Amino acid sequence: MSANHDDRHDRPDPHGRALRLGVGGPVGSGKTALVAALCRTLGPVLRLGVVTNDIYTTEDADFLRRAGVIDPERVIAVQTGCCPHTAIRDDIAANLDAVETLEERFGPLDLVIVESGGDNLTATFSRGLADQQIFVLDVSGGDKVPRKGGPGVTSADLLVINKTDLAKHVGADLTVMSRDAAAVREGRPVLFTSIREVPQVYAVAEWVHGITQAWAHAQAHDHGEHGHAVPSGS
Ligand SMILES: Nc1nc2c(ncn2[C@@H]2O[C@H](COP(=O)(O)OP(=O)(O)OP(=O)(O)O)[C@@H](O)[C@H]2O)c(=O)[nH]1
Repeated sequence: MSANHDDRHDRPDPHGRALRLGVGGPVGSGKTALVAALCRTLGPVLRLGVVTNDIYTTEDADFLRRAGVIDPERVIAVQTGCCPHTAIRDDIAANLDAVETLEERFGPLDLVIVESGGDNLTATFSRGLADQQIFVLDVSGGDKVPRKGGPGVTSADLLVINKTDLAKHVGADLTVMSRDAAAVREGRPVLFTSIREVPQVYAVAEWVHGITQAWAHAQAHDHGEHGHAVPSGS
């Protein structure tokens, strides 16, 4: 663990803050496209903030701001300057600062999405940074990837397999990917998307909406009061 790591960040405070959702996965699998899609679909019903991670640029944040799917000020770019997994797993202070800045400026928020830089199959978020995690694969990496496993594939709260429109071009068998993912994930959900063809990503948005609602209800219960109710029907 880095010397910069701040112990107060070891555990998420479950009271009075937004759900923090990590989105990780290999380079180019469609993480930014998914975050944009979630902002497009959930923006009307949830109060959102987004943190992006790039090594040296602010490319992903710039894309989201240009896409017009969220108030540009609600997107903060973290420049990691190092392997993306370090910034989301070992030395999470910069990301936590960004999340907390969004909550101070725009809070209360319902959901803060933290998009990792593209990394390998072993990259997962610290539970001190993300309450829930989505891991994004794409079919152009080949249909063998789910059975290779790795913590992202096996233990993410949701596995998204994107770019199904490319399956026929790269000879990927989606049935094989579905079967192999189910075999290593012990019942955790898997959803297939083609963000190019269906930019609203309805099923993923519904899953995200559900966990956000559950988070809000748990906090209201913890406080013994009715917290902010997330509108239903995404
Ligand atoms: N054909 C196809 N292309 C897609 C789909 N989703 C995303 N893309 C394209 O894939 C490329 C990479 O998408 P990004 O969303 O930037 O991927 P990323 O995982 O954020 O990439 P890094 O941040 O560089 O790791 C872009 O050119 C997208 O337009 C899809 O469903 N189908």
